[in-house]
This record gives sequence, structure tokens and C-alpha cells, in this order.
Amino acid sequence: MADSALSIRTIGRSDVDAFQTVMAWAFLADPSGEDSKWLKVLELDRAHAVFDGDEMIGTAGVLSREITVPGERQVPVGAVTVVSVKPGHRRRGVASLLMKTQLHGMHENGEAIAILWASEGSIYRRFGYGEYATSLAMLTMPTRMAFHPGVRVSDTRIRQVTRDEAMPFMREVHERVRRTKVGWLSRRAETWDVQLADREVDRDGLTSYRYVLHPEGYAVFRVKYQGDPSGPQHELHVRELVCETEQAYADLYRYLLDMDLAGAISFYTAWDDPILHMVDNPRKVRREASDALWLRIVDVDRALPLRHYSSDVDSVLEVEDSFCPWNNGRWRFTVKNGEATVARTEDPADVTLDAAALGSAFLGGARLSVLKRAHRVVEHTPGHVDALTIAFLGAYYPHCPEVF
Ligand SMILES: CC(=O)SCCNC(=O)CCNC(=O)[C@H](O)C(C)(C)COP(=O)(O)OP(=O)(O)OC[C@H]1O[C@@H](n2cnc3c(N)ncnc32)[C@H](O)[C@@H]1OP(=O)(O)O
Repeated sequence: MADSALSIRTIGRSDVDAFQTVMAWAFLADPSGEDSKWLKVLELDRAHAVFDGDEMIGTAGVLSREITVPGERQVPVGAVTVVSVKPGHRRRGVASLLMKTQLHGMHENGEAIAILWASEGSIYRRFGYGEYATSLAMLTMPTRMAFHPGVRVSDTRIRQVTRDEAMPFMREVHERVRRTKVGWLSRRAETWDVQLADREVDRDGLTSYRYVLHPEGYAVFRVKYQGDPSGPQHELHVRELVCETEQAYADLYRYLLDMDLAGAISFYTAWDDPILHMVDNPRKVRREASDALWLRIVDVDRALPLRHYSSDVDSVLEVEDSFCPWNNGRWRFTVKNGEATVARTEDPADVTLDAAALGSAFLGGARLSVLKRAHRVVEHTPGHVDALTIAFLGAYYPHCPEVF
């Protein structure tokens, strides 16, 4: 419950410095402005601040983006960011007030889905966000690994170019590719400035970005200088590998794996990145999982029909959602030819789940069958959870390649 001394409103230009200070203090960042890159993408009319009297003590923003959902559809999404509460004012309901204000606003605007990256895993479920809506594979692999004989590498010339030369091409490629990949987001000009901001403070001892172009894709990476008595064994830290064709993906991976003076590659990528199946020794590719996007169904009846489904189902879902109570209750969820309709019903529930579980499953990331085994989904009519699980799954794991 929010403290009654608190007030909340959207911010104006004159609030930006205070907003930046709260963020910096909350994220333990340098208050000198080093971490202000996120302010570049902030939409002031969607950025909220909480005040205790005249003192700003909490911040949060929503970025208006599009997300690609199954069926290669782009739908509006509220991308929640810079949630921060000044130390000394925590655990008195400031973040709860921000979350509530954002979600009620999205409900009124008709934005059916919200997403975020969580700084800590124990914060956001209580607000109805579902974990592992997309996952991340943290891959590390040695260079010079051979490919499986079935993997073709073309003789296309791959060129390392300057950032200025790369940028227009990368934007075009990304814009086409993001429309085909579940979990990818639209980018504005400022998004590019933030995503590939190449400030010293972000490099953590690595080099600036290197940009390499293929006619059908691109890669961006940094280098960490490493070596031993046998010679240089530098690490390539891949930031983006975006390709319009499978051929470009193989060619660019080969280019990176064959880089002279490099000993290892690391890449935060999709859980099902095909590289595991491309190399001749898949065990040499180490893969660690991490949660990535957390997804919140803002409106059950508007969100579920936005995507395409893999199979037809007809189930009554009992949704529990105390934070957004308009979702509470029973909904008949019917999919015909992959298209869903959702309507209120008095019929008995086949399955009971909370909003967070539905959010986890929405893009085809977490499986409802697994959430059932985790005691998060309850099946009343045998067979319905398995049928729903199959309907929600897609050909690939959803993946969001960027933190916002
Ligand atoms: C999308 C993003 O921006 S992710 C970034 C999130 N921000 C940060 O990590 C910056 C550092 N942390 C903070 O600024 C704050 O601690 C916040 C924003 C995480 C939480 O703010 P608070 O105002 O303290 O949260 P609030 O008081 O509304 O807490 C609501 C509930 O969540 C719980 N909670 C809040 N933060 C945490 C946490 N870090 N870990 C576990 N539980 C938490 C509270 O205990 C409370 O539980 P209750 O309802 O059972 O009493």
C-alpha cells in the first residue's frame, strides 16, 4: 500500500535533473551524468516521478515500442524502464505506486502488453510480470572450431567498416529482421544512440565497437585483450549479430571464429542460437541461461488475440490478477485457424493461472505445462494444459536482443 504522503505525476523538462539524480542514486551509478544515456529515449509524458512533499524520490518510464509476436505481427508494447527509488525511501510503496499508475495508464490507452528487464528476480511477479517470457543464452566458445560438414560458408566478402559507414545499413537490416523475430523490438533513431552508445564508461576495459558488414547482415563486437606466452588470445564480445538469411549467419559466425589473434567468443544471444548445431563439437559451446524479458498482460481480452497460435484450442481460463483487477475472472479462450477470441464466461474453469504465468507463456517462452509442474498453473479439466502449451509454442524460442 502506498504511503499517503506520496504524490505522483508525469515529469516536465524542469524535472529531468532531479529524475536523473534519483536514478543515479538508486542504481548506484555516478551522479555526474555518466549514466544519463537512458534519458535520451525517455518520453516525458510517459515518465512518472513520485514525490514526498517537494522531494522527488521515485522514477519510472514507459517507452512506446513495437514488439513482434507470433505470426510475425508487430504490436504496440509499453517498455518499462528506469524504475528507481531513492535509498532511504524504499519499502514504503513507491515502486508499487509507479507500477500501478503505469499499468492503469496502459489499460486506459489500450496498450495490451508491458515488458521489462528486471534488475532483480524477486521484484516484478507481484505486479503481474511473468519471468522468462524470453530467455537469453550466454554463449562462450573457442575460436577456430570447424563447422559440421553440412554447413555451407559462402565466399561473400565481409568488410570491417567504420561506425558511420555501418549505421545506415544496420538500421535497414535491423528494421527488416526485427519484424520476423518474436520478441524483437522496433527502434527509433535515439534507440540506436542508446543501444550502441560507445562510451568509455560502458566498455569495462574492452575496445570500442567493431562493425562488420555482409550484404545480408552485420555483426558488432568489442575486443578484450588477452594473451599467454603462446601469443594473443583475445576475446570477441559480440553485441549484435543480425542477419536476413541463414547464409549470412553462417558466414558472419565463420568470420568471427576465424579471426586471427582471437581465442574465444562470447555472445548473449537467443536460447536456440543455431551455432550449437553448426559446429563440429557442440560441447565446446558453453551455454548459460538467464531470464530476459518479463512480460505483463495488461488486458487479457485485448492481448491474447494479438498473436497467432500454433494449434486450435477451446478452454476456459480463470485468471487471477489482484493488481489489474479488470482481468480477474473466467475467460473463454478459443483459437480457430490460429486466431484467438477471448470472451467473459460463467462456465467452469478448465485451467486457473495468474497474470504472471500467462505473461511468461504469451510469446511462447515458458511452457504452461512446466508452469503447471511448478504449481503456478492448475488444471481442472485433464488435457487442457497440454493443449494450451502446444498452442502457445512457436517454431523458435522468443528472444529480445536488447536491454532497454
Ligand atoms: C525495469 C527496471 O527498471 S528494473 C530496475 C529496478 N530498480 C532497481 O533495481 C534500483 C534499486 N532498487 C530500487 O530502486 C527499489 O528498491 C525498487 C524500485 C526495486 C523497489 O522500490 P520500493 O519502493 O522499495 O518497492 P515497494 O515499497 O513498492 O515494494 C513493493 C513490494 O515489493 C517488495 N520488494 C521491492 N523491492 C524488492 C527487492 N529488491 N527484492 C525483493 N522484494 C522487493 C517489497 O518488499 C514489497 O513487498 P510487500 O508488498 O510484500 O510489502
